[in-house]
Amino acid sequence: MTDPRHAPPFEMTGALVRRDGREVLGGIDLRVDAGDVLAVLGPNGSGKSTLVKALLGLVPLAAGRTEIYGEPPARFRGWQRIGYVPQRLPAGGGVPATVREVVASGRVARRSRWLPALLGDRAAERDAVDRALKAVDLADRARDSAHLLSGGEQRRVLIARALAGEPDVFVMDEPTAGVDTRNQAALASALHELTRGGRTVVLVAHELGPMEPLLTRTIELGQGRVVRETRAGDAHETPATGRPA
Ligand SMILES: Nc1ncnc2c1ncn2[C@@H]1O[C@H](COP(=O)(O)OP(=O)(O)OP(=O)(O)O)[C@@H](O)[C@H]1O
Repeated sequence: MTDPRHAPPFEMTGALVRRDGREVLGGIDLRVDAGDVLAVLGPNGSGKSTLVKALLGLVPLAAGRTEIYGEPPARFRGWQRIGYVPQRLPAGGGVPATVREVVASGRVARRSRWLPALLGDRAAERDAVDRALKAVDLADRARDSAHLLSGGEQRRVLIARALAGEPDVFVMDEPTAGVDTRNQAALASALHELTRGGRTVVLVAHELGPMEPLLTRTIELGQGRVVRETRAGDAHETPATGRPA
C-alpha cells in the first residue's frame, strides 16, 4: 500500500471485472495523479462506466487492486474528497427530493456524524449549495422536485451535487450527455476554474465538446482494455502499454 500522504487519487493495477460471468474489464493499470484531467473514451459497452465505478469501489474486482489515496475503497474514509457524478439520478425510493435537497446531499460526507452542525458550518453549506446551483443555472428550480426535471436538467443537478461537496477529485460519468451547448460551456468553465485550483477530474465522455481544452490526458477503452493513451502536448498518441488486447 502506498503511503497515504503521498498517494495519488487513484491507482489501479491489473483490475479485472466480470459481470454475469463475462469479462468487462480485462486487467486495467491506471494511475491518476493530483491535477490530472483525464477523459475516458471508447465505444458503447467498452467498459468506461464500469472503470469509473471500479475506481470508486462501486463494483468488485475479480482480480487486481485499486486504491483511493492509498487505501482500498472499503477502507477509504475521505469520501468528502471525492465528488461522483453518476449517469443518472438514483431512484428516489419513493421520497420526493427537491433540487436543493439533492444538491445539499453532496455535503453529507463533510458533516460530522457526531456533532450538530455549527451555525458557521450551516452558512458555509448554504453558500456552497447556492454557488453550485448557480454554476449549473438551476437556482430558480431549487424548490422543484428533482425527478420531474428533464434528463439534461437532472444531469446538471448531479453536477451541482458534486460541486457543492467541494471535493478534490471529480469523477463524472458522461456529465454533458443530453446537456445543451450553453450549459456544456458553463460546466467547462466551472471545471476550468476548479482544475486551475489543482482539482483532479476523471470524466467519461463520447463528445468532449468544450471540455477538450481542459484535458491533460485521455485513455481509450476497447472491449475492457486500454487501447490508446494520449497526454496533452504529445505530438503523437502513445499506444497502450501493458497487456495485449
Ligand atoms: N450490472 C451489470 N450486469 C451485467 N452486465 C453489465 C452490468 N453493467 C455493465 N455490464 C456490461 O458491461 C459492459 C460494459 O458496460 P459499461 O456500462 O461499463 O460500458 P460503457 O463503455 O460505459 O458504455 P456506454 O458508452 O454505452 O455508456 C457492457 O457490455 C454491459 O452490458
